[in-house]
Amino acid sequence: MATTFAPRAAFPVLDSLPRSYFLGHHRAGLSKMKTLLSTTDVIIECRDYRVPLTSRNPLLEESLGGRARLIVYTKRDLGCAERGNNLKRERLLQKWHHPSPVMFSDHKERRDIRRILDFAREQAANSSTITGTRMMVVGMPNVGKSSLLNALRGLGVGKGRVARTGAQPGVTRKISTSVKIIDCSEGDSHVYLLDTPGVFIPYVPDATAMLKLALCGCVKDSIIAPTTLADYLLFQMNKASPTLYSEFHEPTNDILELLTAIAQKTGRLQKGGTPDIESTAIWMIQRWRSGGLGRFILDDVDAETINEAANPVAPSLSQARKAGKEAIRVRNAARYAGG
Ligand SMILES: Nc1nc2c(ncn2[C@@H]2O[C@H](COP(=O)(O)OP(=O)(O)OP(=O)(O)O)[C@@H](O)[C@H]2O)c(=O)[nH]1
Repeated sequence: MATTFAPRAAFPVLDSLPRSYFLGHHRAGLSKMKTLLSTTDVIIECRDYRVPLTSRNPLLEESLGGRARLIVYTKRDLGCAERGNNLKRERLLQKWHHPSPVMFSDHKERRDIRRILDFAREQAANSSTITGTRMMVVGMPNVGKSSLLNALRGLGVGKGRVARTGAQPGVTRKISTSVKIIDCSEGDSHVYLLDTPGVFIPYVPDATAMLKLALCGCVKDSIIAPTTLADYLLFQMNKASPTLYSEFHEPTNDILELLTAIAQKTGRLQKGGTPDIESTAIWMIQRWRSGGLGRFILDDVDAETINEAANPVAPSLSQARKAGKEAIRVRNAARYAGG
């Protein structure tokens, strides 16, 4: 008789995982952003739709407060499967951020980009400045800030991409020069946007949060072992639907079993036909990131989890000290790996 599959109820706590990825260019970028705040009218803060709670960086709110703020949840296309649930979750997020407006975007979806441009136009119309409205796009690494800037410029003034984008974090290292996204020739006043480097959270108290952020590409892939990350992805896929990987294997909680099956089916084999587990784990993660292994979100969003995210427990002094040491270790490791 066939046994029914039961997904793991919890993922093991991995205390040895790094909890920081706060690099030199994050710190330098944030300092520069602070100096530009007096000439900035609006902050567009990007967060990742798949981790709406975990991709909140309180540092960006504390350091860049006092300005009108639009929160944009990017990569909506990668987190959307069931429309009903999305609407419920999106309403909760809007309520959380009130009175700041909240939008959800896929950078390739004109309707989403047009909504953000309409917001920018409205801000410009309400502003008395004659030099144009200045906005700054900020957020965690790899959330899609530069892609958003390119999309706004493309639709807003019909010009091509200016900002470099890439699948790994840290493509943008410095604050860009102003890019025009709305031209006053159309009866509006100019709106300019600045791209900024992604800034990571100085210390992530929770190892699971670190796994989520790594899975979404906020930290370099060399920071957490690919098989660990693939195992966490399997845990999340089983929660969403164990059929997501049915082309490779029947439902399982065993990552090595699944990676072996994928390696065999996709030909990722070493000499002698041994499955190349590490490169298969990287392939699996990248395939999920591009939407090929299910589109679902990693955070549980409800009134309680939002409340916890809004009022995080402050790290203790020893955690803060540990974070400092950890940041130096990670910085050195990233430097060594070319990060
Ligand atoms: N599917 C999908 N992919 C997106 C979206 N926005 C950005 N991306 C992809 O996410 C990756 C990161 O995008 P970037 O625009 O370089 O991210 P960033 O925030 O500027 O990254 P940093 O340089 O680390 O600051 C790229 O591979 C983009 O193509 C989106 O809305 N949907």
